[in-house]
Amino acid sequence: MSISLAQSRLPLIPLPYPLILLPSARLTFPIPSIQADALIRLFDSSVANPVLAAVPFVQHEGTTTLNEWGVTARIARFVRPRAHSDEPFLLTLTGITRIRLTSTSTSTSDASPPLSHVTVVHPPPDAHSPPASDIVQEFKTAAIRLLERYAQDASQSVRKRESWARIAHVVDETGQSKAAALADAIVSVVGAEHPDKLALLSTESPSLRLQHVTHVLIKQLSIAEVSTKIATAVDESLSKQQKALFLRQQLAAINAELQRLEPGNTDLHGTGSVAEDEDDLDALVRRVDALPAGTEVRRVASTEARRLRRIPPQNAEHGVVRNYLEWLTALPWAPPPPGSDTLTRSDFLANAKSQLDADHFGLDKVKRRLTEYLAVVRLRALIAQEAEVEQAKAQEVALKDAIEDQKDKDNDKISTALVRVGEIPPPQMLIPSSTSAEAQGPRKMSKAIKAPILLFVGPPGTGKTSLGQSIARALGRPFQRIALGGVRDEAEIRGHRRTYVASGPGLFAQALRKAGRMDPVLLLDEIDKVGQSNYHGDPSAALLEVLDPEQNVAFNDHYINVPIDLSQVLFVCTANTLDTIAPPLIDRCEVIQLSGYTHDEKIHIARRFLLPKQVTQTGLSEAHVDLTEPALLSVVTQYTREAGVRALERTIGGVVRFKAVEWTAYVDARGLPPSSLPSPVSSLPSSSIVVDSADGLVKSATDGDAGYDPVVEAADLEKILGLSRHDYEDRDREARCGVVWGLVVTGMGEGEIMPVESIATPGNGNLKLTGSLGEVIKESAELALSWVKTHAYDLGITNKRSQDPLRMPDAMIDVHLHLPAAAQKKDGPSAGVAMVCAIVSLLTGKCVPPTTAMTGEITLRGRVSPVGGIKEKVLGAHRAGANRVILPWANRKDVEHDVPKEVRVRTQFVFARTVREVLDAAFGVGSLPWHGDAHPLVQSRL
Ligand SMILES: Nc1ncnc2c1ncn2[C@@H]1O[C@H](COP(=O)(O)OP(=O)(O)OP(=O)(O)O)[C@@H](O)[C@H]1O
Repeated sequence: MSISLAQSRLPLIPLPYPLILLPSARLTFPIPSIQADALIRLFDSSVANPVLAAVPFVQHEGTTTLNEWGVTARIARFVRPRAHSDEPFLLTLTGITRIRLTSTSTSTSDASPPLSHVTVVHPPPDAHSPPASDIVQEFKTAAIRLLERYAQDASQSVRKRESWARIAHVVDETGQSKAAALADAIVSVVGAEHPDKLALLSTESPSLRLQHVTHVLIKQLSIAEVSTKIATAVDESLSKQQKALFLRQQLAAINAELQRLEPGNTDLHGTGSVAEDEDDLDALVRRVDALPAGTEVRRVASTEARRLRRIPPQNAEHGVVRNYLEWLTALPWAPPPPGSDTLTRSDFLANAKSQLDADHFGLDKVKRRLTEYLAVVRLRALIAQEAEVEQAKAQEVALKDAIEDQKDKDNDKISTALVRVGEIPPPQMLIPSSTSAEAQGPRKMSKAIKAPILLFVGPPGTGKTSLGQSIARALGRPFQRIALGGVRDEAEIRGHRRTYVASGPGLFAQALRKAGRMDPVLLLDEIDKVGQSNYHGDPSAALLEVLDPEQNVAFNDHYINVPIDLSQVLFVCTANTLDTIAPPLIDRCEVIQLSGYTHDEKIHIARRFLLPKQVTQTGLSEAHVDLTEPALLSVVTQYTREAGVRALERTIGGVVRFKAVEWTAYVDARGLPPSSLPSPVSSLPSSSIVVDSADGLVKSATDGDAGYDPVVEAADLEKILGLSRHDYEDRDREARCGVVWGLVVTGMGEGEIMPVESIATPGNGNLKLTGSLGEVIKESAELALSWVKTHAYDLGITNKRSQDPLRMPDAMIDVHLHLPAAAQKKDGPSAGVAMVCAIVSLLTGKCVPPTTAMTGEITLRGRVSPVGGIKEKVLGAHRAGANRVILPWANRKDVEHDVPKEVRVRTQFVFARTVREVLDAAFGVGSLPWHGDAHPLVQSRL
């Protein structure tokens, strides 16, 4: 049967490469303006919408030609660009039927605008029989699966999801006869590749077309599934900052997919460092294998190591897991070997005492308490050791019994033979599990000493940290310091969870790693400066957990995520004050107070410890620097006035460096080796070498005759250190009316003298208070004024009992009380007596000597109540040169017990029970008039 093929000549619209229009499909593409003009002319001259021949271009071996097959098409839309814009015309065509270009047309490689015409052949629609139902069904199944997958993947866009679902529904409803036409339309929307579309365009047979489309749909489906896999491999919760991480994860997911397709290709990442990584990984795995067997850390580390092997090195997760494993394997999980510290040695206590003596001068009470503490620690360790021996014995007996039982049950020979061939475990492995668990117990117990936690409280530089170091040395354990000052984030203590970017373990895990042992001495420095509960968590609550012996056996660091046993750690805390430490934290500690040093103690510390230390650090020997006793005293009293010895050490360092400069100039001038000792013969006055104390540089070295004098006299200090810092303060402390010296303890735990200043200003009889005062101290001031007003007549301030001393007929005044160093917050009742004296001094015109300092709370009845911090305050007064101190009567015992004898003998203490006694002591007995007791009407009944 011959088929007559219809031919026609149609205007040609060549489709830019790689566009292809299929029948029943739509395509929008830009066209040049010259072609657009021709189309418009064609449109205008036609009665109906003209039919065009839309033919794609194909590329073959570098040349572009018109394809043999195309479609007839009608214009669906034509969009003109906006005026004066560079945008092109947009043409939308709807494909109708397949056409084939005749041989003469096909040869037309130049299908350039404006509008050429081609002769096309129209294949008849019934040229082929309709497709078989199973082919149609296969097509429909593939199409619906793909469309449903698209609908699923478009979960974020409801509109898209609905349109995919609608198309799937249309496919489902389409009958057998229209399936081939539908296939053309579907292929255009599922994004089939260019060769597939081209092949489809030239396939006339509906069955073949359907089969081809089914194949294309299945291919698209697997691409969609792979894309989804890649997409899900990427953590969707990643933030913007993690862009790099996101891209690496995508890359890794793609690599993983490629690896699956090409299993042999190992260097898909193109890094070339695979071998190196493998080596590191092996080392890490070896460290994992070295972890104590049967422990949780071993189990976790092994799991993570296996996981690490599966994660490609380019994946960010690889680095995270590796870092985690590095930490896990770096922590000292194994219990310290027996005898690794000196605790159980018979000479431990004697050695510890001599260690403390060797490192610190004075601090007798502190050392005594520390020795008691170490004795307790040792005793507990010995008891635990004894228990360990007992348990070991019991274990041995249990083991023997178990072996005997075993022997009774089995034939000895057979059982031994079986053991030899490995068919049954050796007898000791048959011991009931409870016994084997006990076997691990005593070892742990012996180490879990649960010593009390020491808390050293005192001003800076009083030796808190160095006492901690001495304890570690005495115990033969490593020492680590954890600075807690300013820790606001709980995560700094507990670590960050691993999900957190740049996460890491907390301070305790870090310290254990550095210590390299599970039983170090950990010094928790500045525990009083730990932040309280805030939006970063509660660091002090986390500290509580660390320090609680009941909980720290299994301390949970969020990063490590395996319980860490901190029970073997010896904790020593330091603080400047107890005021800011949470009471539960204080409860867990044994508080040891260090109040500061006397002048004598400082001189001894300087001579025995600080000067030798500074001299060695400078590279000189002790023969090169000789600070005389008066010079040291001057440094202690005139250049440093602190409770501790830190500034003293710095100042001595300054003196030693000055001498080092002199010595260098001396040896340079004489060509001597710097290590040579200064000879007394060659010693000449050091003034012959001029050194500028401002910058410490030698301004003019003298000639070779210049000598070097190692002796530093008190008179040399001004040249070396400049003017005394406290000169001005001393001059300022002359007797003035209205000014009295009180005693305070600063926030750093240091005792100081502090002036209470008062002046009278014209006013209305009010009290004005300044100096960052808290509520309690304000009340004290009001109390003081009330007392003075009540006793104004007795003190001769007013002439009548009923008269207000601030509202005299000839002078209405306000009293202004000020406590300098206004930036510092002040509170507490202990300035009561000083305030009374200041007001009395102001109103009577009598002065209190500046060498008298006082502290004490007053009551409305005029009693003086005891206050705290006596030792610190008295030491503060001693440092400031106040040789007379007025204290509450009830504080006598504090002076007796706490104040060093050296200070006691140099200070005159006046213990007062009443305000009147305070006034007598401050102004001198009889210097203030006293007209009898207060008026009965204003006498308090309290
Ligand atoms: N009694 C002492 N004998 C010898 N040296 C001492 C004594 N007290 C303190 N020192 C020395 O003073 C210096 C400062 O001491 P340390 O660092 O222990 O002070 P601290 O109380 O911990 O201060 P902070 O509260 O500022 O941490 C150290 O060099 C220390 O050796």
